[in-house]
Amino acid sequence: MSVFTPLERHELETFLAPYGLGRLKDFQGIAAGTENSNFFVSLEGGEFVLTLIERGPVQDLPFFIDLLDVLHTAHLPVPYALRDESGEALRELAGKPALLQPRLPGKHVGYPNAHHCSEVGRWLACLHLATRDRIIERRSDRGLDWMLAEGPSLALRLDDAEVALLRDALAEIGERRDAILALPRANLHADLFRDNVLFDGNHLSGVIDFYNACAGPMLYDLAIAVNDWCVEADGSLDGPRARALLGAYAVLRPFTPAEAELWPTLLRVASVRFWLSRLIAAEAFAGQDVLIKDPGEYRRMLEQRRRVNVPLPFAL
Ligand SMILES: Nc1ncnc2c1ncn2[C@@H]1O[C@H](COP(=O)(O)OP(=O)(O)O)[C@@H](O)[C@H]1O
Ligand SMILES: N[C@@H](CCOP(=O)(O)O)C(=O)O
Repeated sequence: MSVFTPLERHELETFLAPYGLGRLKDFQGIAAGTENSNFFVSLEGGEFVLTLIERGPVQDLPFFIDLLDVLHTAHLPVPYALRDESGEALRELAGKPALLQPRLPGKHVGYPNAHHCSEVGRWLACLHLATRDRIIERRSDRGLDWMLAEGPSLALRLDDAEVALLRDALAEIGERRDAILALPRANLHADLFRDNVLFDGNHLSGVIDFYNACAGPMLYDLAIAVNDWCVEADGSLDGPRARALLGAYAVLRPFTPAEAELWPTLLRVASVRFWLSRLIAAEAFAGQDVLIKDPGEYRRMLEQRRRVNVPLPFAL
């Protein structure tokens, strides 16, 4: 299970007192998750999630807090940081940076249908519309330059066919880097997978885990989401689900001609990004009691994305 820092009840009670949310009724560690320690916390004042930041870009926590405040103000269902009685959002517990957020209702969807995908497309458009005129800048630490820098050394552990696949994809990223970075920008979630979205019945009730959020080309966010939400077991795209997600998005933010042209490239870029990060994680966490996701899933996806059967809906 992925609780890296266990907590004693008395230290949690001391931490929670300044929020003025009443007595601690219960708490339990959350097994899902791979980066941080998360706890469901039940107080007289409601249900919350406590996150202890275990790794990652701690210096960027003010960015995440600011972005989630913007999204909460725009009425998107997100885990914004609650303030204690002195107005502090970012505090410390057990020597780690700590945030208390509302617990969002709903469950993860393992096998999404076209309706779920349209909800995800609509949510993503709302995120981009809420931020594109006042982008909060943050570079992704797993962006194009990271892929170009890390890819060649990670290739050393791949077989010949995989090396050729990765080499071609990295060459395309190198050639099209500037065109990709010139696409229309906003703040991105940049990790909008099924395990970061909650549904209450058919209604999207929450999006969590903003620790990959950054500023960048909006189309990249769509490619990441489509690759996870609209994928078949063999890595190919499911047309009806992909068209539902893209169509619901485009109603709120129509795509540009440059985006339509770069769409197949962005699907490949998004495949490379998670293939590489999963290769790194598989090695770093080998043998540990941490959820390790299969890098092969994204290798298969990249193979499939050499031909893209779902164009971006774009009206001339
Ligand atoms: N605000 C929240 N509301 C409801 N559930 C949450 C919330 N935050 C986290 N969770 C639950 O905790 C799990 C792990 O959270 P996540 O942010 O993915 O962890 P990690 O940062 O370790 O990847 C999620 O899958 C979800 O079930
Ligand atoms: N959703 C990703 C995990 C998050 O990416 P990371 O680079 O922050 O580990 C996946 O399924 O691989």
